[in-house]
Formats: sequence, structure tokens, C-alpha cells
Amino acid sequence: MTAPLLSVRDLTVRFRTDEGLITAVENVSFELKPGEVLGLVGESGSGKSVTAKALMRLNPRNTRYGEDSAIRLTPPGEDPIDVLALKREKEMKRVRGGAISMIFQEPMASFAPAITIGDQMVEQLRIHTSLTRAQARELSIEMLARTGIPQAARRFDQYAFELSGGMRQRAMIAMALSTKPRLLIADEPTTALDVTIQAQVIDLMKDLVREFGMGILFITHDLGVIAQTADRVAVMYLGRILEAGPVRSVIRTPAHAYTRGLINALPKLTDLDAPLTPIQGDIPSPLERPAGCVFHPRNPELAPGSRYEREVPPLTEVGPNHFAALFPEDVRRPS
Ligand SMILES: Nc1ncnc2c1ncn2[C@@H]1O[C@H](COP(=O)(O)OP(=O)(O)OP(=O)(O)O)[C@@H](O)[C@H]1O
Repeated sequence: MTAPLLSVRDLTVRFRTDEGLITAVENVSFELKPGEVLGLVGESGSGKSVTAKALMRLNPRNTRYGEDSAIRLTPPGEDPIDVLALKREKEMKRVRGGAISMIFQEPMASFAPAITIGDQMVEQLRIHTSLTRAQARELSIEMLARTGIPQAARRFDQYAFELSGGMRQRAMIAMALSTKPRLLIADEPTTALDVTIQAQVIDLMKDLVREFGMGILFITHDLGVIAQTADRVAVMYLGRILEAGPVRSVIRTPAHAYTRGLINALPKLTDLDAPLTPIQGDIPSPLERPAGCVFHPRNPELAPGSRYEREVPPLTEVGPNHFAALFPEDVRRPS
């Protein structure tokens, strides 16, 4: 069995604020193998970005991690890295931009406006590899070309604002992958792109995963994108994973009412007249997290006084490698 590249155990992330302690992520556990794409899906505020940033220790100073929380990164052939135990900036460099690269929704955020794309790529390679300047230049141009950027050598000398949106996205991916990270975190990387370019970028990422054997954590609120991209998916709501499993199994046979709600809220191309059915109610403030199952106030399938109002349901196996936050007696077995 392949050892997991990433193992997240009981991750709890809280923020100290003037209004009190905010719990953004609570007891989240998952694993990612080399060459695997794990989708993290959920509505705005569910804790996806906070989880991703914890993997690179990018959360701000007011962050408090749970005492039992552990994030372990094991790059193949290297010693494991206990990410939450890293103390100094120098140690964190091994993770940030080294073992892990991150790409964001807005590529402008990844590029400094007054430095050419090429200079930034070379700089990053010089920090994380032992390549000479000339070798770093050569590799950067090759990576730009690999991501489908025409005239890569000319683009290398341009600034981010000189590129179109789709082109910038590709340049960001080229930069993130040039250091050959073991894990790529992609936070809503295609949301701002039009659908054709989105499909191209997704195909490109899948090719590169296969070629480099890296793992990808793909974060999005769009289950449709996850269906196209991921091998496995974890569904988050208010800081908790409510369902996780192989992507087909979760989308075809969702076990949790929240996942069913997300699926029913998707437009159906086969029936354009069908009304969209949004999940009822609003996401509560993280300062007022519901007791029991965090989704219970919005769950139309629960009777008043249900156990889910008081007790946190465990992640129970509902199918092969497929888990949902349900008490075992509520798991519907296919008849
Ligand atoms: N530095 C911070 N201080 C206080 N609260 C924070 C901080 N960072 C994030 N939060 C809160 O943590 C919760 C989870 O935020 P997060 O950004 O991870 O959600 P998300 O699922 O990524 O949403 P989106 O899809 O909108 O990016 C939110 O309620 C957010 O307001």
C-alpha cells in the first residue's frame, strides 16, 4: 500500500477575535496519496481555505491549532514533515513553495506587478532548487510552454498585467509546478475562467499530476468541477467534514442530507426548466455554531428533537471507502 503523502488528523483551527474564539475547522481528518486528486467542496465559509492554509502554516497570528491536531507530509523517499511542529521560518520554507505549492483563484495575487513573470519564476527556483540562473530560465520557459503558453520565451519577459486571464492562470500553474512540489493546493483555480478555458486548465492539471505523480488538493464550491477533476471528495460544512469518499460514489449515492442538498442545487443540463432547489436557511455565523450535527438546523430530513440536535454523529462507513456523518442506525443500506 502506498503511504499517504499527506495525513491530516483531527485538525481544529480557531481564531482569537474581539468577538470571541471563532472555530473555523473542527476535527477534520483526511489523507491524500501521491498521484491522487482530493476535492474539498463546500459553501462559502465552510473552512476550505483555512484548512488549505494550515497545510502551509499560512494562517495569521491569531490562529490557534487544536492540541491533538496533526498534519504530516511524507514526500516519497524523504523524512516525514510534522507541519504543525515547524517553528522557524527557515523550516517552513521546506514546505512553502518547496514540498507544497499553492495556486489561487486570482492569479494576480501570485505575481508581483513590477517584476516580470520570468524573474519571479527564476527567483523561486533559485530559492528551492540548486539550479543556476541559466538552468532556471530554461526550465521556466519549458514549463510555460508545457502549460500551453505560445511564444513562452517572449512571455517570460512580460509582466502579469500583459497576459490575458487564461494565460495568467497558466503562468501561475507553470510557476507553481516548476519546483516539482509533492502536493499542489489549488484554491478555486478555475472559478474566474470561462468554461472552455476552465476545461483546458483542468485537463492540464490532470496531465501534470500523472506526469509528476504529485497529489492535488482541489478546493471549490462547485461539485460539477469536482466531478470532473477529483478521485475522492470531502464535503465540508461549517468547519466539519460531513461526507467523504470516491467521487462517483458520493455524487451518485450521497448519504448525507447536506451533500444531497448541494447536488439538488446544481443546474441540470438535461432539464433546463427544472427549478433550482437551494438548501433552505442560511449558514450560521461561526460564532454561533449549532450543537450536535452542525447542519441540523438546515436539515429538512430531521424530526424535531432528533439526536442530531445534541450529539455529533461520527463518520460512519456507508459504502466502500465512503463515509458520512451519520449515526450507524441511519445508514440506508441499498436493498
Ligand atoms: N483570520 C481570521 N480571523 C477570524 N476568522 C477567520 C479568519 N480567517 C477565516 N475566518 C473564518 O473562518 C471561516 C472559514 O473560512 P474559509 O475562508 O476557510 O472558508 P471557505 O470555505 O474557504 O470559504 P470561501 O469559499 O468563501 O473561500 C469563515 O467563517 C471565516 O470568516
